[in-house]
Order: sequence, then C-alpha cells, then structure tokens
Amino acid sequence: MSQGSRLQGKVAIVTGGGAGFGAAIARRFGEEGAKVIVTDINVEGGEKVAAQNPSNLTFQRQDVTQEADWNMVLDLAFSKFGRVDILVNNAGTTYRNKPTSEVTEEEWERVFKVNVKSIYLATKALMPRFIEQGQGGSVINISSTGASRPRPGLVWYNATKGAVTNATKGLAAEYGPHNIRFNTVAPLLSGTGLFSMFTGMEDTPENREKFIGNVPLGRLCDVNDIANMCLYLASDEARFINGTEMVVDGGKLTATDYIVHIILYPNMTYDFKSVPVIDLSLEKSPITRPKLLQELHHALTCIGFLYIKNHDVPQDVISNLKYALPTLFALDAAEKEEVALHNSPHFLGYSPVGSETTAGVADKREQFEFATELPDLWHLGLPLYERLKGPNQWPSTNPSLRIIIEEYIHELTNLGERFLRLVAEALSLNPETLFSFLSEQHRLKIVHYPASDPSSDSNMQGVGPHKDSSGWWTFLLQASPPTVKGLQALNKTGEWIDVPAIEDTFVVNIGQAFEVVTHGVCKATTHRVLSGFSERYSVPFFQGVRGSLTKEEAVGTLRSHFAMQKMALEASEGASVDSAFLRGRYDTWGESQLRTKIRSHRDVGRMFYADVFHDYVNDDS
Ligand SMILES: O=C(O)CCC(=O)C(=O)O
Ligand SMILES: [Fe+2]
Repeated sequence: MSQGSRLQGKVAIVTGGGAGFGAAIARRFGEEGAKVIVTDINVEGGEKVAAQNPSNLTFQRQDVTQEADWNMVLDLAFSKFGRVDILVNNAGTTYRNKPTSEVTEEEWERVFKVNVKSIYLATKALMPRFIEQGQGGSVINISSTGASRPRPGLVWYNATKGAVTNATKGLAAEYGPHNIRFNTVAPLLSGTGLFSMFTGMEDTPENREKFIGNVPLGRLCDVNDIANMCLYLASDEARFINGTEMVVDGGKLTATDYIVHIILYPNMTYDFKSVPVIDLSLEKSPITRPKLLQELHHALTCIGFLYIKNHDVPQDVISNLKYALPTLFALDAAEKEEVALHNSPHFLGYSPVGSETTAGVADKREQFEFATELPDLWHLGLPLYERLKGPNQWPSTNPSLRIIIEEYIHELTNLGERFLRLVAEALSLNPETLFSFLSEQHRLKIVHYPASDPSSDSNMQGVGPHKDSSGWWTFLLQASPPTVKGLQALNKTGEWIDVPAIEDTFVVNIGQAFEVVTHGVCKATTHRVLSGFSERYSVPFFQGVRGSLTKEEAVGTLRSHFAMQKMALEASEGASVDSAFLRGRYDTWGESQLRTKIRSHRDVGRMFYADVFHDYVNDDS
C-alpha cells in the first residue's frame, strides 16, 4: 500500500485495532501520516499491529464498554499528541448465527454493550473535548450490511448495527454545526475469521463460494476495502460527507436475494400441512402484487406445490374438456387402438391401464397423451430427441375433441407463460429469464383412474410416488368433483398431504428441470395418486423443456443467482439435486427424456428407436 500524506498532522483512535478491519484501518491511517492510538482488549494482537509502524502507531489496551477506559485513552491522546481528529469505533462482536430464541441474555447484553454502549461512552467522553478543541473532527462507526438487511439467526447483532447506523445519523445532525462529522461504513462479511460466526457454516472454500455467489463483484470484503473507505471519510476529502452510510459490499445489497429461512428451522416451521391457494388476480394491482410475489416465493421455496385461482383460463374451455372426458374414455377398444401410443414415434396417443409403471409398480390408470400440434420434421442427422415432436393422433369418430383439446392446450400455454413471468419475479429474476429453457412442444395427459374394486385393496396405486420428469412446470386440472380424493404431495417430514380438488383452480407443481436450474432452491415435490372407490379424471399439462438444453447450461445459467440460496436449503436437506438428467450419461435434456420415454414404452422404443433401444433400456446409470 502506498505511503502518503492524506492524514498528515492528524491524530486518530481506532478501537478493535488488534485484528481484522481495525488493524487494517490503523495501518492505513499510519501510512498516510496520522498518529494512531490502536486500542484493543487483546493486548497481544494490538501490540503486534503497533509494532509494524512504531513511529506512528501506539497501542493502548481498552475495554470499550468501560467509561474509565475511554477517559484513559483520550487522556493518552491529548497528553501524547495534544489533540484528536479522528475516531473509528470499530470494536464489535457477535454471537454465532443461530435461532433467535436460543440467544442467551448474556449474549444479548454483550453484543449491545460492545457494539452500541461503546459508542455512547465514546461520544460522552469525546464530544466535549472535540468541541473545546474547536477544529471539528471525523467519527467513523463500523456498522454492517445487516443494519438495513437483517439476516435470520443474527437478529440482535443486526439490531445493534441498526442502532449504530441510526445513532450515527442523529449524531451527524447534532454535531454537524461544530464541524464534527459522523458516518458509518457497512462492510460485507469478510474473511477475517468471523465467517462461521456470521453464517453459521464452517469456513470452507465451498461455503465461501456459495456465499460469494450473490455478490456481483464476486468476492468477500477485503480488510483494505474498509480501511480505504475509512481513510477517505477521515480525510479532508470527505469534509462535506456527514450522516451517510458507506456500503462496501461489492454490490450485494443491490442484487436482491432471498435468504431461505429454513437454514434455521429445518423441517419445522417451513414444512407444510396443506397446499396454499395463490390468487393470480393479485397480480393486477400494484398494491396487492407484492403479497402475491411473497406468497409465491414461499410456495416455490418451501412447498413446491400450489393451487392457482383467478387464472383467467375461460370457464367454457375447461368445462368443454371436462365434459368430453367420459366420452373419450368410452371409445371402444378398436377406436382406442386406432390412436394407440405404440403407433407413434412421438409417444402420443392412448395407453391402457397397467401399461406404465412408477416406482416399480404398475399404475392403475389409462391415458391419452396429446401435445402442441407440430409437424414431424425429424430426419437423419438431427438429434434423435427431435423426433419426440410430431403430430397428435386424433380419434376419427369424435372430431370435436380435437378442437376442444387444441383450445385447451393453447390456453394452458398462455397461462404457463404468464405464470412463469411471476415465478421469475418472485425469485428476483428478469421476467423473461425462464423462457430460454422452454420448448415449443408442451404435452398433455388426459388421465382416467378407474374405480377400485371395493372387495380388494390390492393395487391402490393410481400413479406411484414421483417427481414430474417431463415438464418445466405442471398445471393439473383435477376434473372430478372434490369428493373424489386421490392426489397427495409428500412434505419434508415424509407425511402425505392431501391435495383435494378445489373448484376453479389448477394445481401447479415444479418439474425436475426447474429444480436443476434453480439449484434445488425450488424443489420438485414428490407426489402420487391413490386410486379410490370412485373413478377419477385428471389432466396434467406439462410445460415443455427445450431438448437441446445441456447439463452445463442448466446448472450454469443461474448458478450465481441461486448459489447462496442453495446453501440454505442444503443445510436442511443435506442433499444435492437428485435428477436423472444430471446423474445420467446423456448430455441433453432431450436425450434423457427420450431415454425415459423409451424405457416406459418399450414397444415404441423397439419399433422406432431400434438403434438406441438396447443402450437405453440396459443403461441403469
Ligand atoms: O392425476 C393426478 O392428479 C396427478 C397425475 C400426475 O402426477 C402425473 O401424471 O404426473
Ligand atoms: Fe405428476
């Protein structure tokens, strides 16, 4: 660091100068010509710092919570140097990040004494002398970014810093007329040994990396960043700077982030016993919109399942589809065979009960699969997964069905896009960010769970426990009356929570690709359907993921945005994202989708994908 004369002729006191920020500040002031009294309760550290520049630095032991110690330090300054120009109230302490109900009274008192009472005592002792001296002065109080953005688990520490920032402004106003300036410096977490105290995590390179992910300038605070800011505020260059908070955080406060609170309360407060209903009409007024975004954020990060109401999908589009369902499944065997899924290289069409297995058990449901109507443009040379796109098979005996379903797909495509903008906003992302992951093809399943035989309770599995694997997001219409139960979501303590049908809503849930892209901050929640003694209809719409999406892109695109939040979730769940896409040996989303499809519909695989069939079905990676 350069030697200079920016503080030539000035006398400074720096508390907590035996280590970290205080040591850097004292050194820097000394380099710029100031005579500095370095104080600390830790004699060894303070003496070491003073010894680095003995002509300008003098150590004095001080307990900043004791009035007598303040008078002693000031007496020393005046007797040795005849004046004081600068005071840096840097000494501070914290307790370890933990649930606030566990903070002891002793810890509370200590943190307020060292961080706040010290400034009270300093002011009481120094102001009369400053005023008498008649040449003004500069007081710099070290605050924290937590003063304006308190972190969970550090509530009382942050409150002390809030007090410091607030008191500094009041003092600035009160003593400004004497040309005594008061300012705060608010550092981001630095690597000075308090990392684990502040974050509650071990100080490892990985944990630092996660924290840094949310800092636009990509690093922790260096002690010299703070020393240089203090140097400026102490010098005459800052003679018109008074009552401000100088945030030294690499832009972190500017980059909105959500700290996921379950770092403190794993599996408790943030677990769910029911699935929330989110009212999309709140979007329309600037007064209610923040409530919507807050509720959505909670549902995204803590539940992964929600209902939406006031979704603006026209009622007749939904009811037309609902009324068509019994007719569709009443088609006779020959008509169903005409549109059988095994005819389609795009995996579109009818499949009977028992043809799909989930979690090793045959699902008790029959279904028609449709998708955004697209031509079959695949040819040799294009990636094989492009062949998943293609035309639907429409039952020839019921032509109105095509109109009803196409209309429904069109509306749900729009709803999905509207919803995605809100999701992005709730996650502090640009509203368009999530669109780059979408496919032009969305898929729709029309599902019929036949009634179970009351005399047997074997095979009650409508569809087994799973995370939705094919879509970015799923929008589910539960098309049977609310009395017909079946859908359940798994909460974090392993309980199955009913997700009953609610009139005029869709159930919305996260798909695996979204979990990957958000680094597990938004989990794809496991769910299942139990078959009951009444038949049940449902229509999941799977918003499509772009086939060419690579692992690198999926994980890398929003890494810095989500890294910090991932840390919080991992603390509770202790797991990285479990995704077949990430685990498997196929690099693109499209290829891992194709593999999944071929494995669950082997007849189609044998017929249309003979070249890769054996690889895919025998690959259990
Ligand atoms: O039928 C339902 O309610 C849900 C179906 C489902 O989870 C699925 O098909 O992925
Ligand atoms: Fe599902």
